[in-house]
Amino acid sequence: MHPRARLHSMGHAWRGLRWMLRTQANARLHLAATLIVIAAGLALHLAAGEWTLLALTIALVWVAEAVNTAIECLADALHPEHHPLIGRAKDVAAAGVLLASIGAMTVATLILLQHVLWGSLP
Ligand SMILES: Nc1ncnc2c1ncn2[C@@H]1O[C@H](COP(=O)(O)OP(=O)(O)OP(=O)(O)O)[C@@H](O)[C@H]1O
Repeated sequence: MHPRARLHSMGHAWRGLRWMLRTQANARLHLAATLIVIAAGLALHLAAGEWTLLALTIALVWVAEAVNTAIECLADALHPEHHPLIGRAKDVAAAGVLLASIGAMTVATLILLQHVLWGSLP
């Protein structure tokens, strides 16, 4: 629980995030989508509740991508050869990212569209 140890472990997480962004095209897509949604949200003056929903759904996508990438790394390290169960594990992990992305896109579209169509609601 020492603060320096906590900082150290945050450094590991930061290294993982940077590696993910460098090597995973999907992570760069998520970053672009995240920045676009944040810019649109700022331009449209979203309410606190709307930011909360967006933050949760965006975080869900990043968590799913991180877990997917970690599973791919582990699978490649433990079993580099072709194996149907490795393939299934990777497919299911990728499905998690897809589902989270569809959910986030739906929430973002609904929130942003209502502002574009009707302006800020009371
Ligand atoms: N060792 C393996 N055995 C069987 N199938 C595999 C194996 N490695 C990869 N696959 C198949 O190829 C797909 C892509 O795997 P890969 O490790 O290349 O991930 P990726 O292209 O980085 O995918 P993502 O876009 O989800 O990050 C997997 O979802 C799986 O169907």
